[in-house]
Amino acid sequence: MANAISITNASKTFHVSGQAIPALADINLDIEEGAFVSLLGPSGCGKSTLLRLIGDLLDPDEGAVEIFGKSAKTSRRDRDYGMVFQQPGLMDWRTIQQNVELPLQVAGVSAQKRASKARELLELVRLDGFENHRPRQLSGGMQQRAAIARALSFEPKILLMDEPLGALDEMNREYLQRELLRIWRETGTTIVFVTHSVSEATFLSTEVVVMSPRPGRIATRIPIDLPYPRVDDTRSSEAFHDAETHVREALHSVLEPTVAGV
Ligand SMILES: Nc1ncnc2c1ncn2[C@@H]1O[C@H](COP(=O)(O)OP(=O)(O)OP(=O)(O)O)[C@@H](O)[C@H]1O
Repeated sequence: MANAISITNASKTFHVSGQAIPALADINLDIEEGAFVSLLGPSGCGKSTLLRLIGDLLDPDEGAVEIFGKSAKTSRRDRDYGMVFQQPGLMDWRTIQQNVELPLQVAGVSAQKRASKARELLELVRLDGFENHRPRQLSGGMQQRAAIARALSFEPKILLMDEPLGALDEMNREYLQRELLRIWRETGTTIVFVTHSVSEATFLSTEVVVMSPRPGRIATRIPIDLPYPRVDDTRSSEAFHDAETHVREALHSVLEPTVAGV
């Protein structure tokens, strides 16, 4: 498989009121096309910063980010990315369909084409029938599904997701995890997913990248060799439990003693 994402020796330091905050150091990471990679690590270890470097929302101070052999800037121009954040960020004065159509509208796609694409995407995320609802009339999980549909409007090669399920209750979260796996398999997109949850990272990912803090570095990479499709029964299997324990131990080894409570 070709590399979708290739990061070489990337570093990023923020400067706030004369103080340097080294957010990322020496990041080397290749992600294969079609992978589902989770970034996991303690708060402040640079997960979101790394996601933003990949998505060209930030420039690295040093090093390079390549997306399918192109610079991140070119990839952004080519609309290779879709992005989903913890808050769905829908506009309440637009219907769900109009929200999903927005990126296409801004890009000048004709009304007919964008309506047809939005309907196809709403079907993909199982929100058909809710086209004319306003965001506030939908549950948090449904709003997030609309945000995922919007992120897929240009059929992005790479979906960057920053704790997209973090604000949902447990039941909704597990449902959307399964839905996200289905959408990933149906679209073939490469996903980079930031989470704080060991169980979520293990359930979803082909690989979990565990990061350590101050400055953020890649501590270890753990392939998750559980077969897909992963279903609810997967969570109660011994193989899942073993994989989850492996990830949890890797995470604990990068936590500082005070945080880990040891
Ligand atoms: N725009 C910014 N300006 C200054 N410092 C920043 C900025 N963005 C991030 N940082 C700092 O960089 C470090 C990494 O932050 P980042 O948000 O990437 O971590 P994270 O692992 O995603 O954290 P969390 O899990 O809490 O969301 C932190 O020390 C943070 O305070």
